[in-house]
Amino acid sequence: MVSLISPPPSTSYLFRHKSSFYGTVLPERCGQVSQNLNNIRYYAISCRLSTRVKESPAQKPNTLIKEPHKYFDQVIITVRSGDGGHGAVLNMPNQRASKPQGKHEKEKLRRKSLFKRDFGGSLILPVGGHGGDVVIYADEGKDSLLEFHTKNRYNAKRGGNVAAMGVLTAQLHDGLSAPTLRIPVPPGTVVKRKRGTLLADLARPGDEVLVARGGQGGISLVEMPEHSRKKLMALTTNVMRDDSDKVLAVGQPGEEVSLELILRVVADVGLVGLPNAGKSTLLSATTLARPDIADYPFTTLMPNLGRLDGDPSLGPQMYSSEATLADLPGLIEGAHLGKGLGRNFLRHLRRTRLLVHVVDAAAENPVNDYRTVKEELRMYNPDYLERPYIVVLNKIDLPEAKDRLPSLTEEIMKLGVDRPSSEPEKSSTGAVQQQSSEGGNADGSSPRVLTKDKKDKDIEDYPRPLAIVGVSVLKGIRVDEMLKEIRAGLRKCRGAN
Ligand SMILES: Nc1nc2c(ncn2[C@@H]2O[C@H](COP(=O)(O)OP(=O)(O)OP(=O)(O)O)[C@@H](O)[C@H]2O)c(=O)[nH]1
Repeated sequence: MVSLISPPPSTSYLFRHKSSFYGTVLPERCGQVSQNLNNIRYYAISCRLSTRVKESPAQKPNTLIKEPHKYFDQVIITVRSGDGGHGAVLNMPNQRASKPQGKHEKEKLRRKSLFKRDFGGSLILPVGGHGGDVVIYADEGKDSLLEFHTKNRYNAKRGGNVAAMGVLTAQLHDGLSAPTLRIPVPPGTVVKRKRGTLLADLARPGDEVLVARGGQGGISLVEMPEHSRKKLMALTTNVMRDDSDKVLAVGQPGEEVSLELILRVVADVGLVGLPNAGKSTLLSATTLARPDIADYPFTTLMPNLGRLDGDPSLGPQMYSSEATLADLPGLIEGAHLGKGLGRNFLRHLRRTRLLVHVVDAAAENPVNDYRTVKEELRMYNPDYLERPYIVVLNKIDLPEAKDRLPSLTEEIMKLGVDRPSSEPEKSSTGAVQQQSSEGGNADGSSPRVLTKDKKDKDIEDYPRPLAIVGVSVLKGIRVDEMLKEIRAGLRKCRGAN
């Protein structure tokens, strides 16, 4: 006989063996005889636990602090709604067959007639409280899912029991319903069943979804001696007929579900570019956001969001042009192979309508940098290259950038085709814009059509930018012009929707 005799240490189990050892567990392979006391042999058997279970960073709190970008946008949590409270099995108060004598008896009878009854005259008996539901809702105050890695289990409270001492009285109350457990998540969080169906996309603040329903409270039953049961059953249905009915008085259990939360940042405009291009500087120059800025790559580890004010030229309509900008971590060549920060954060571009490519115009080869980013975007999701975008050639305060601005603009314009529908004609800001009326590409070649299969498309086969603007976000040079182009791009996207 083999039996488990001690709580398993981390990965080894201790088995007791009295007479014979079953051949399936071989000591030389799985463990060793560790003790031999009173003819009882103990075997320590090392077992490899399933390696599929991903180590939770909660066990290594430092990981969360050091590498928040790996965890801020995805998490698995378990929620449990509350059990229903129990009902009660009640006895009728003592009754006398004879006529009531005296004041005390009459009072008792009056009380009895005060039992709550429904319209049909049936007794209304108290029920156990409803268990707490679990609701997940989008809260503007939240911006990441990091906290769920340290606490990933949420239990709602159970409903209250019927507080009865076993005798039916007029004062009985239902058990208290447990409050709904409301879990706040950042707007943009997608809630899924673990490896399963999509439950909700909480895109806007205030959106919510009920993920686990609390258990229903048990009902109460009146216990009666068999001879008087028939009489009472004419009055009420809640009469206990046999012991198996007692199960009805027990509250229903709550449900437990494992959920996957995935954050997809909600922003109108996504800033993309190589590390150090000046994306965070652009965000802080145009919004109230204050992201970390430094002259070393990968200062930005998680998307930063900023709110772009409305366009004052629209008058009272200005607020309709407010938009959210998302500054994403820098992409590098090979990001799709996991280099740099990888490219998982590109999922945060999914909800954006307009992309802004920020290129360091003072870099060694800005056009190549621009191509690199486009290539990584294409590898992640070719649809991103179909999305309207503008190119910002940054750092024109530096002479090397300023001098080559016209040539860079021309080269970038060559890397793309016309959008099929008619697009902007002439920039009021002087920025170079896509000419829909052109008979071909900027180099004079015939326009490529956008009908090529996505797989075969080169970078050059995707649409050109809506505009290219040379700026210095650090020194505030031509920032207003850039903003005008961003707003014009957004207007176009809105019009297209
Ligand atoms: N001269 C000059 N320097 C700039 C300009 N814009 C940004 N910089 C500098 O470039 C460096 C990088 O700027 P960031 O805004 O952190 O660049 P980023 O693209 O967000 O970088 P990551 O966080 O690595 O993705 C900082 O030292 C900035 O001061 C500019 O217009 N002119």
